Amino acid sequence: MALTLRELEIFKGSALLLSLDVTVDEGEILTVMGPSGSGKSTLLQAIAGHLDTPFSFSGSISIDGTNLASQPPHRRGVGVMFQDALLFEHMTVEQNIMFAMPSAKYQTKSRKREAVAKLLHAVELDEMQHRVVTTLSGGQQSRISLLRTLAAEPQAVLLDEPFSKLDTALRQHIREWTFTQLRERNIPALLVTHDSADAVSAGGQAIELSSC
Ligand SMILES: Nc1ncnc2c1ncn2[C@@H]1O[C@H](COP(=O)(O)OP(=O)(O)OP(=O)(O)O)[C@@H](O)[C@H]1O
Repeated sequence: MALTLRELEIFKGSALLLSLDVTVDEGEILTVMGPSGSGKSTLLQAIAGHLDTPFSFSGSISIDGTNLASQPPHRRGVGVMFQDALLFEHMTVEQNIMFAMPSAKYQTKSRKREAVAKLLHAVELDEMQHRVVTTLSGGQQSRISLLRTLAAEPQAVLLDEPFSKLDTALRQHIREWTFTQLRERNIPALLVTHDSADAVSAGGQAIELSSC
């Protein structure tokens, strides 16, 4: 799986906001930096299929050669993680992750439950399964949020400053953990951040957008 942005130009009205031509290989984490207003979030919205007026784009966005432009957001296979974990607070960890799993693949609740148990076991978070998410720490919520994103079996993942609310020590730990999960699954990812240490840790290409 590779995510390719070919001659991508994003416009705000008639003004060019940014242009990019890059391929993010499988397991690569490409870092996108740049000043406030340079279009980082807009770029992620274009890839996820949420670009709205006054924005438009030309060029192509594809995963393994399949152009995403004609696909609605839920068919693109693109997972997104934000600053906030955005878990469903009234649900347990298990319910949160089950919610994201493709029903066509698992078909029954018990199969989904087994898959959640395996997923949590693989990352040594078994004891979290039945916890209500509001009882989890910030770092634990971040990890469950990533697992929920991965449970949907995305072909690419977009990370919109997902570590920015964590304190420094925890941030490093969660960052390494997140990148490892993505690399192990060979998922191409885009990371928007203001922290150059994130770019170093991501270890992929880095792009600096300029203010317009
Ligand atoms: N709905 C909108 N309508 C009009 N202009 C918008 C809208 N959303 C964003 N913008 C503008 O588009 C430009 C790009 O915004 P964007 O949020 O992508 O920047 P960013 O690089 O992610 O900024 P930050 O680092 O502050 O999050 C900015 O000038 C912003 O003010």
